[in-house]
Amino acid sequence: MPSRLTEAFRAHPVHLHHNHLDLESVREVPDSHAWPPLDDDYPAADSFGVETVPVIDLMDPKALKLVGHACKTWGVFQVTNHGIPMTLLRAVESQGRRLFSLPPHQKLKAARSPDGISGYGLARISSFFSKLMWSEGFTIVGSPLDHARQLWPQDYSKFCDVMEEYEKEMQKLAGRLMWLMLGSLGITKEDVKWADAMDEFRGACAALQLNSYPSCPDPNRAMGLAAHTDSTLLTVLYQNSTSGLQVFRDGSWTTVPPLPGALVVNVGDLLDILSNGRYPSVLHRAVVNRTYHRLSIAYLYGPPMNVQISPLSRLVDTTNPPLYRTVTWTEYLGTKAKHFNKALSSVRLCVPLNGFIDMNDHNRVKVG
Ligand SMILES: C=C1C[C@]23C[C@@]1(O)CC[C@H]2[C@@]12CCC[C@@](C)(C(=O)O1)[C@H]2[C@@H]3C(=O)O
Ligand SMILES: O=C(O)CCC(=O)C(=O)O
Ligand SMILES: [Fe+2]
Repeated sequence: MPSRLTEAFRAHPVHLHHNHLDLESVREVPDSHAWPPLDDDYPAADSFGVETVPVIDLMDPKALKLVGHACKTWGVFQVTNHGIPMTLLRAVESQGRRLFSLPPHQKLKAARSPDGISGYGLARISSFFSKLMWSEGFTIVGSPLDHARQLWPQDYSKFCDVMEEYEKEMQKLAGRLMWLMLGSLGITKEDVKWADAMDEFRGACAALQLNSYPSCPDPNRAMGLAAHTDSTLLTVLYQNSTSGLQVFRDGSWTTVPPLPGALVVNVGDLLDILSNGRYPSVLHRAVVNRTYHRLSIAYLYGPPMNVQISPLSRLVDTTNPPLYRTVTWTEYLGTKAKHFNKALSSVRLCVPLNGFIDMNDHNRVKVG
């Protein structure tokens, strides 16, 4: 039901000036893009002896347990043996490069409208910051045909074929990952009433987000994509061989290193809600570098738009009261568009009784 996903932002238009500075050609970071130095920020945890983001082989008989542990302790993990052919990953990357290397005026022919969801433009979250990010994006919901035709009037079919094939493969993988994540909480298909309605998650809604991060003359003063959580159940991210993705954990930022052929899986806000806070969504950001152009492709996976998402009843009892109120994905995307990183706490009902530190208190983190 992709058409419904496109409704999500109607009530919350974002007026961004797509007045694109060609980031590829600038020699120094202009004031419009100059953020406070990153190294004044939280310390980076990337040093010897520090734990690294889990890598899970999906063919491992212990995968269910490993996924559960990763979701609880990190909110992010990488998967190998996931069944997505390397040729398809390379083809998506190459079509992404083809798109972002078009001249700015050509890309702007496919610009996302202020109340729309698909198309080319600055990160939607840019409106919450006084400085611009060192990136550009292209969002696909359903078929990319209309926008692809605007970009390449004579030669759009290869782009469409590759993106549609990738969406199909991602949908299968995301459904599989969803059951691993829920299964690791002891949840069965009978516990999720809407699973049937969406044909065991195959009827889910999703968006494909292509992100481009040009190399930057002063990476310490630029931000690729500011710290955020995804509004999804889960996100599957392909990053090319250039690192840049960082996750916030235990007071510092940890890099998720690119592994050839591996995919990164993030816990999103809706899974946080569904799991009643057992699997907290992960705060993450993308940083840039001086030498290489980085590309990432995120598959943002959520439930059908009209389904009511609330903490699963099997995970709620007197000692674990529901932490969140019921929301639909459309409603939650609207809340995110309005409150950004405070969206999750705005649907929160109470603080945990067990006294655990709230991993989702993103207000503790400087975001701009
Ligand atoms: C379904 C969606 C989730 C998303 C907004 C979108 O409409 C498509 C882009 C997604 C993205 C990617 C970058 C970070 C983010 C917060 C944003 O501004 O656009 C997410 C949105 C989200 O998860 O809320
Ligand atoms: O580029 C990345 O590594 C992060 C992208 C991301 O967080 C997103 O698209 O939601
Ligand atoms: Fe994200």
